[in-house]
Amino acid sequence: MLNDLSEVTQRLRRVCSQEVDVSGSYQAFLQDIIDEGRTTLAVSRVSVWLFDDHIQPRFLLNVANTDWSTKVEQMDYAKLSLERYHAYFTALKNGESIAACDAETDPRTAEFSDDYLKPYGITTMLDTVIFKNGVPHGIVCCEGSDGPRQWQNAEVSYAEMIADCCSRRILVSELWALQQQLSDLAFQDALTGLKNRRYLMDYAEREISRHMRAELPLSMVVVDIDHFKSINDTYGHEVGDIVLQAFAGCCKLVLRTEDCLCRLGGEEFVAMLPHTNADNAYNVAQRLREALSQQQIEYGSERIMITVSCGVAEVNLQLPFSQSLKLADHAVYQAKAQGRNCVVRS
Ligand SMILES: Nc1nc2c(ncn2[C@@H]2O[C@H](COP(=O)(O)OP(=O)(O)OP(=O)(O)O)[C@@H](O)[C@H]2O)c(=O)[nH]1
Repeated sequence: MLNDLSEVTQRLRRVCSQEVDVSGSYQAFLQDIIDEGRTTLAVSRVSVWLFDDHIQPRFLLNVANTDWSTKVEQMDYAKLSLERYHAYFTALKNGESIAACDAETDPRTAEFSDDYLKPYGITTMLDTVIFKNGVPHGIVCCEGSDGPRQWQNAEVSYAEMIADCCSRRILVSELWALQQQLSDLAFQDALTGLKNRRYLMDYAEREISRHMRAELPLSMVVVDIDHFKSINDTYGHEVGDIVLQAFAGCCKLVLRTEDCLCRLGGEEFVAMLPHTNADNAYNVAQRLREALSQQQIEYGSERIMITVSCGVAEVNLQLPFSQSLKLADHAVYQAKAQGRNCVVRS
């Protein structure tokens, strides 16, 4: 029995204050914390469970467990249902820690007797609530199997601290996911779902140095839809938008997954082609042009056809990207001057 937990609580507080690798799974972090908790509290198992919904919870899902030797797939998570364990859920929703000295007789845990306590030989439980925004969000469940146990205040406080570390880690994960979403949006064109000009500039800088190091060619194709204004004028802006989306879908089918298609603005796009020289980029541009000219875009009873003009340039890895972009843009201008629906190399 542990009365003085000051050393381990301090270690836990320090762990909790560390910057975490938020790109990794939060479960690896939880797993480390509960492994330490199992040793410190000398219990047989510690597990973390989260509510499926914090407003109207129906289930608790087991997301970390000291019994797991490898990561368990989400679909295999064990579940506890509110319907079956009503007294336990009610106690949890109050936010109080459940220090059930004798789990068989404690009214909050006795309902586990036949399904869980007896088959697994569990005699005592210490459950502490994980809060999120002040509302119960889950539970850290410590289980012992050496008979009833009088839980000490220090042990309850320590288990509560484990739950607080889990809260913090879960919040950090959610913030990180939100930040990812925001940065994805900042680099995305809302209409077509393609990357935008801002992304292109970042991408080009990265790829130029990567290609320079690897001594590999990098090329680009600027694609501009011909007479797009007349599509808007004839069918309306809404149909123009549908055409832009269909254009993006068709290009994705022609390009390789490692190619990067961005919308520069309006009806002008650029495809960045890694590890590709100007000859090959020219062939890609011809394939794109041909595929786009054969595509029928359906809108009600209308069948809309488009053509594109393309400018190809191999990116000069020694110069700022804007210079190569200018050359490809100029090639598009020449393609337009030559009658459109064609490809010009810079
Ligand atoms: N529907 C729609 N139209 C757009 C969007 N962005 C730009 N446009 C329109 O695209 C048209 C581009 O017209 P222009 O620059 O004259 O080019 P064009 O008609 O394609 O002529 P060429 O490029 O010379 O073949 C303009 O009418 C813009 O209003 C958009 O997001 N949706």
